[in-house]
Parts: sequence; C-alpha cells; structure tokens
Amino acid sequence: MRRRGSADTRPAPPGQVIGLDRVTKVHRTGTVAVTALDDVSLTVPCGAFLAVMGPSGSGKSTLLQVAAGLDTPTSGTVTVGGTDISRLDEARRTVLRRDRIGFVFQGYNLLPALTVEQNVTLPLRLAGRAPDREWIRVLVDRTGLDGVLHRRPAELSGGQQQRVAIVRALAARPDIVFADEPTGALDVRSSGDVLTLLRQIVDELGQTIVMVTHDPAAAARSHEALIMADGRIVDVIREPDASTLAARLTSLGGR
Ligand SMILES: Nc1ncnc2c1ncn2[C@@H]1O[C@H](COP(=O)(O)OP(=O)(O)OP(=O)(O)O)[C@@H](O)[C@H]1O
Repeated sequence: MRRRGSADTRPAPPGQVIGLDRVTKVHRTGTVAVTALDDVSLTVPCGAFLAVMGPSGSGKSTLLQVAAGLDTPTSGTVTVGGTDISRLDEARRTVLRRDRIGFVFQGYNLLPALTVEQNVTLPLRLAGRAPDREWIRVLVDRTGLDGVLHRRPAELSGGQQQRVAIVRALAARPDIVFADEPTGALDVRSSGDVLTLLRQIVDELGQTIVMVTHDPAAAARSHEALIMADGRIVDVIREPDASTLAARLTSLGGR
C-alpha cells in the first residue's frame, strides 16, 4: 500500500489492484452531514495484505465500502484493476464486484440449508459460471475442509465456517478480498488459524487482501497497517507488531 499525498494525482502504478484518489464520503441524515472519508488517497498493489485500523467512527467501514464499490464516493475516484468504478452505474458495479471482488464478513454469511460445497460454489453458479473444480480443490485442501464438504454450516465450528467463507470468497479468483472483522466472532485459537490461513493465501497464492479489524494481534499478521482517524489515513505501519499497534490506537483514543 502506498499512501499518496492529497495533491498527488499521478497515474496509478502498474500492478495496482485498488486506487483511491482524493476520495471524500459525506453521509447525510436529514440535515446532519458526517464526513466519514476526508480526501483519502491510497493504492493497494497486487499481493498486498493490508490491515485497516482506527478508533470507532474513524471511517474504516466506509473506506471498505467505497473501495469495494458497495458505496459511492461523494467526490474523488475509485479504480479497481484500472476501471473507474465511480463512473459505473449500479448494475455494472454489481457485475464488477461479483467478478473481481471477494468478501469475508464477521458473521460468515453462509446459507444454512446448503452444504459447504454448495455454499462455496453458489456465487459462481448464480453468475452463470462453471466452478473451476481444480482451483476449488486447491482451496479446500489448503483450508482443511475436505472432510466436511457435505456438512451444513450448523454442523461446523465458527473457525470452520469462516474458512468456508474464505474459500467461497476466493472461488472466483477475485482481484482482491475485503475482509471486515473476519475474526471478530472467533476465539483466540480459531482466530489465529484463520489469520494464518489469510497470510498463507497472500504469501503462497498471491492474493491481495484488505482487512478491517479492531484487533492489533490480527492486524499484526498483515504486511502493513493503515491507521485511520477522523476519516483520514494518519499513519501506515509496515510489518506491524501488536504492541506498536495497540499503543498507536491508544494514542488516538481507540482500542
Ligand atoms: N450510513 C450512514 N449514515 C450516516 N452516518 C454514517 C453512515 N455510515 C457511517 N456513518 C458515520 O460515518 C463515520 C464513520 O463511520 P464508519 O462506520 O466508517 O467508522 P468505523 O471506523 O468503521 O467505525 P466502527 O469501528 O465503530 O465500525 C461515523 O461518524 C459514522 O457514524
């Protein structure tokens, strides 16, 4: 990840997956306007594992939503693989998200009536694409899910359910995976397993991941932690360790 100064409008470097250029997002509720992102510029290169941290209300979720094309910026541009998604209508953004972006959420979002295998391949089938069986086999082997493919989510531990969600996110070979508090519902051990898996996916499969987390121990598994406060990126810590991150968050009044 490279943070670009607000006056820096150079073209995106090659190998960039996501680019935000002078992005501002104002949420309006009635007469109240909240600036959730304030002139944010950044690039996420291929193969990066980036953590986003910051106090509550600092703009982390908004950054993820805007970067992933789930929401539109009030001003500025967002590019995904060179495509300016700010200029796409909702239908085209939906297709771009479906084809190029994977999502992992705290709550797993698995369909309870479907087996693990059906959950993993559902988004592809809905998109009318044939699942790449060989690739899915690689993912299932990596995640240790081969013995549970025919179980339903309720028959799995939380850590296993999150691993299913990770395989589902990777099944379409997305350009980037956005993970929003992926370990927020897990105990320490399952959380550690999921984070080890995410790091392996980056290091060994070349996947790009952006992860929002409150947990310094989780962010310490990333290549870089981006620290937000008041809608701005106020710090970027390379190869972060948990105690440095915790101290930085405390200095900002967060946890
Ligand atoms: N849909 C919305 N409508 C109005 N205000 C919003 C909306 N979404 C976010 N906000 C406001 O924008 C600011 C940034 O919110 P955001 O959810 O991005 O922060 P966050 O860092 O993810 O917080 P948390 O850690 O608590 O999830 C906050 O002041 C929040 O109240």
